[in-house]
Order: sequence, then structure tokens, then C-alpha cells
Amino acid sequence: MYLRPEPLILSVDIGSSSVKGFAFDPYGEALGGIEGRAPCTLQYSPDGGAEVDLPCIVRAVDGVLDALHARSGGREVLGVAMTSIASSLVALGEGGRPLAPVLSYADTRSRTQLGAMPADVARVERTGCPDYTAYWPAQIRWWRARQAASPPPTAWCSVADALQERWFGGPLRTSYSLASWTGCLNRQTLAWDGPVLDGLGLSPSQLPELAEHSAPHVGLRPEYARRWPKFARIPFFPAVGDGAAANVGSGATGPGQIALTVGSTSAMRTVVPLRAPAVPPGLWAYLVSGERALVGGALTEGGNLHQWLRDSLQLGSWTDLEPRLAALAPDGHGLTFIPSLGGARSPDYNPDATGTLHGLKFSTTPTEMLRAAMEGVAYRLADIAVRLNSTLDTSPLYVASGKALLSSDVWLGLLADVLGAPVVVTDFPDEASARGAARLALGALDLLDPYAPSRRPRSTVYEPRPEAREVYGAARERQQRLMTALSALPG
Ligand SMILES: O=C(O)[C@H](O)[C@@H](O)[C@H](O)[C@H](O)CO
Repeated sequence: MYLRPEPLILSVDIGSSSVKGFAFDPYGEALGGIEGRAPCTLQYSPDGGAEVDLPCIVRAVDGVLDALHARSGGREVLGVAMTSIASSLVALGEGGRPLAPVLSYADTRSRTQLGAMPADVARVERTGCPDYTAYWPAQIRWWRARQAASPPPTAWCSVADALQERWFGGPLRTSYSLASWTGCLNRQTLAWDGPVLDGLGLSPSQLPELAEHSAPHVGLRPEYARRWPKFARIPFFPAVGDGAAANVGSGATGPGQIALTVGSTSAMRTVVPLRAPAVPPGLWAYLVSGERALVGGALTEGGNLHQWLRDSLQLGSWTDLEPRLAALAPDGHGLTFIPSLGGARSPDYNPDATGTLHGLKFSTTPTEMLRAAMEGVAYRLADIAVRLNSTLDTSPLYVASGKALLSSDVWLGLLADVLGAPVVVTDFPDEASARGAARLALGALDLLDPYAPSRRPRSTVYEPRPEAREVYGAARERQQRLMTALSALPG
């Protein structure tokens, strides 16, 4: 019981399209009205580039903290939690100066570097990550090859680590969670992986120090202490990966509970109370903390594909579209949409994969194309689900998160049909990643157990419909056959 206004915890989420900040009470529940948002979007280029503009992120995050500082008024602020896209790679030059470009998980330009590391069959089991363009080993090699004429970077870090270094000074520090998304962390020993660093010619001193997300920075540098006096001496917690935060924030932390997220990108993941569970074929295993793993798979497409089609086909607002999408029968259009516009992450890991829309007729409508894209994403998520569910001891329960999914009854319903299992929307669905980071920070402050099952009722359950499941099953097979046929094409 608090007699004065309750203290609050602030949480900042660095996403693929914007930076958002929210306030939560000491029980981890959202407090309306104290929030901040600033746009900052990944920049895609035709060669597979997906860069993050660091000055844009710095401006956005500092601006969101300005808003949270002003709006929290006289209330006590317990701390600042952070969650971020993962992975991100910042190269640092002399004096710790960040060098462009900053690469994101979606950047596939390092495709030429895949297979270039020394052969090492145990690497996936040690790091939890496959050899792919989303991870630092390929990205660091690509970065060096491309900038060969410039002085080499002296150190590397994630975007959130660079921000915290600006606010607090060095040394650079990262959480086990963010580090586990880089492909360079040995998740068994919780140290940077020796063979991976040797293969890259790096020493651990060129990477951030590793710490648990519960070990905060305290004591802002004078210029930031003047800007945010209320934050000058409060804990700022190292960022956790947004996937890990989404599970904690949507309450998907128990056995068989799978966070099904469609934000800008999409993913499904489950929390395992072990540091280094086996990595299922085609998937990855990251860390929520040094004690808990996050096993799952991710696609680079989700709400970003929906948005791209709405813009490209001038489809109008999301709200107007939903009834038109809902009026279409499952797979009634006969189209096959392979949604790999950003290459294929899980389960194929093919950076050269592209999007395909097959089966067009003069009668095809733009709304049908969008519905086919949403179904196409669902089939690819089902390819991840098959692999993930084979590791579970119980039947899966999908817990929805992500703005794109929660804004669409159609997507929620068709995912339940395609996955053949209930999809649950909790009564605290919004901003799961920010909420998860806040709950982990409250856990670090000993104020709650971030993994405790929620006692709040489940508001909506989307049950699978057997007739629709059958129709979608056939359409999913058609998508598989099309992918196989396309993979035989030269080039
Ligand atoms: O678990 C996840 O959600 C993924 O693994 C991440 O790589 C995200 O796709 C990325 O951080 C963008 O939000």
C-alpha cells in the first residue's frame, strides 16, 4: 500500500520503427499518461542493407527520456529499464567515436561472409545462434572488408550499450541477454566465446563488459544530470533483447507458453529455465538472463509487410481494411505469398530469399493480396512452431503480443487456425516489450517476481476452427512447394 502517489518505473523500448517510453507502477502495470514516442526507422536499401541511424536513435531516446522526465512530475522514479532491437552492431573508432553504418539484425549484406569463419561444429551449441547475417561474426567481417581503407574500429557494441556509455561514461557494458543475440557469447560460460573471437581476431577488451541485466548504471554524467535531475542518481538497467522482454511482458514465461509476436517483425519464443538448452534445428536460443534461455525463431517480416502493402497498394487505413479482410474466406483468393522481403531468417537462414506473390489473375484485388501476405506470414510462423513445439512437454499455448497482431482480429483468428491451437490475448496486451523490461527491472529491485504467473484473467481466446485449419494446411503445403520450386531457379 502506498499512501502518497505510487513510485514508478520507466521503460524505454528501442524498436525497428520508433522509440517508445512508458511508466509502470511497482506491480508492473502500465500507468497511462506518462509516455513519450519518437520516430526512428530502419533504413532498407536494395543491396540488403538495413541500417540504424545512430544520431536518430540518440535524438529519439533522449527525447523520450525528456518527455518521461517532464511527465513523471513529482512522483518518485525507481529506475529506468530498457529493451532494444537485437542484434544491432555499432563500430567504435578512436576515442570510442561511433562509426557509420550501424547494422541491424535485418541487414543481409554480410551474406558474402557466411561460411568464412573457421569450421566449428559446436559453435551453434555454444552461442545459440546459427551462422547468419543477423549476427556479429558475419557482420564484423563484412564491415571490415567494406571499410578496408579506413582505420579499423577499436571496439564494437550494441546500440543500447552505446547510449548508456554516453549517459554514464565507460567502460562499455552489455547484458547477457543482448550479448546472446550477437552470436559471440558462449552461453554455457557466460563469457565472450574464445573460438569466435579468435576467428575474428578480436580480444574481449574490444567488446563490452558482460553483466546481468539486473546490475544497473547509477550516476549520470554532469551534462545529463543537469538535463534530467530526477534521474541523476537512480538505476538505469542494461537493455534486454526485445524478444526476451516481450515474453516476460506478455506473461508467456511458463511451460508450453509461447509468445507469438507480430510487431514490425514477427517471432515465436518460449522461456526455458536453463541457461543453455539444446538449439532445435532451424531455431535459436538466446538469453533472458544468465539463468533463463529464450528458444524460438523470428522472421524479418510482420507489421512492416502489412504497412508496405498498405502504402504500395494505397489500401487506406487499417480500421477500414479489417472488415474487408474479414469478409474474405480462408485462402479463398488462391494466391501464394512468400513473405521473405527481408531474406529468410528462421528456419531457412537464406539471405538471398526474396518475396514472391504467385497466382495473380485479373480478378485479384489488392485486399486479397494483403490477406494472402498475412496468411503467408502465418505459414512461415507455423514452420517455426513445428520445430519449437517438438521441444515442449505440454501442448502449446500462444500468447499474442505486438501492435500489428493486436490491431487485427483477422490475423489473430487466422493464426489460431493455421497453428491449430488457441491464441490468447491477455488483458494487458499493449507494449509487451516495455512492460517486460519494466518487470525485469522491478525484479532486480526485489519488488516482484517477473516470471510469476499472472493472476489477471485472460480476456480473449481465439480458438482454432477445424474446417479452416484444413484449408490453410493445404495452402501452407502450396507455399512449401513454391519455395522448393523457386530454390531450383538459377541465380
Ligand atoms: O525475438 C525476436 O523478436 C527476434 O529474435 C528479434 O531479432 C527481433 O526480430 C528484432 O529485435 C526486431 O524487433
